[in-house]
Amino acid sequence: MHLEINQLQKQFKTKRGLLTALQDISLHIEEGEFVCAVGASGSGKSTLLRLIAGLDTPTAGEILVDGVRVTGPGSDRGMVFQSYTLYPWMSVAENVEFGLKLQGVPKAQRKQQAAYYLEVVGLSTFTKALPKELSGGMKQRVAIARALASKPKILLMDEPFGALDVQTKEAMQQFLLEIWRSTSTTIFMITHDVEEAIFLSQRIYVLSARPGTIRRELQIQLPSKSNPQIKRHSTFQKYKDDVMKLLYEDGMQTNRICEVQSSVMGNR
Ligand SMILES: Nc1ncnc2c1ncn2[C@@H]1O[C@H](COP(=O)(O)OP(=O)(O)OP(=O)(O)O)[C@@H](O)[C@H]1O
Repeated sequence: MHLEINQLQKQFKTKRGLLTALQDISLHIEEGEFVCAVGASGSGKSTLLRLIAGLDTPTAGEILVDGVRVTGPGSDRGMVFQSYTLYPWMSVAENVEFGLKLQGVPKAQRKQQAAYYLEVVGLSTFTKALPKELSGGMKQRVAIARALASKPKILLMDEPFGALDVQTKEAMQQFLLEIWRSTSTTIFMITHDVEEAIFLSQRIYVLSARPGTIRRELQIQLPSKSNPQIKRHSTFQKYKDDVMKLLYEDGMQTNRICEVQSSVMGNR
């Protein structure tokens, strides 16, 4: 798997004119990598992920998965969203099987694959449960099992733990690292949580405020991620300071531009 994005731009038509959400985004993700993109609210993170998923089309540039241009959604890209997207009337197993059913996978194989991935995410005893019977973290584990069951080339995650409390979030981060290691899945996650990005990924793309551009690419090298205490390690803190500084400087710049714009408007 090789994901390549070249000079991507996305503009939206709004009542106030064209809004440039993403500008000149070029990045790559290699087989088996865990990469995160961090950015402030409105920097275009969700837009970027939706474009890769093929849920929206770029205004310029291209997205290639193994050299093939993305023109729409496909089972080679699995998605996990922040909000719980399970079908409430279907059991946990049926939810996991659903994508496979759409792909035309025969029933027996569907059941087998769903059972396997529900075991991977530690929910074997909940196969018959309905989503309403699950906690938020469990629901996200089902969503991850569902995405993995289709055996995507890359798993795209849009702030998957954003709605969880701190403790559940930490447990889910640990859990996701285990899944990533055991399944060798390639993961691209977007988040505004800098600690989460440093803890999970091998590389981070820092996005600038709107229009979102790649401000910096950082390689993350930490002694061990098995222990959540790593977040207190001086190297971890140094990465965090570097990313926060980039985001902060960017915020300052945006504020300054807004101040200049409003004073120009005021002088009219
Ligand atoms: N369908 C749309 N029509 C018009 N503008 C849009 C649309 N989708 C996103 N935008 C705008 O594009 C910009 C980027 O939005 P996006 O949701 O990608 O940012 P984000 O970084 O994911 O933000 P957050 O962290 O708050 O979720 C924002 O200014 C948003 O208002």
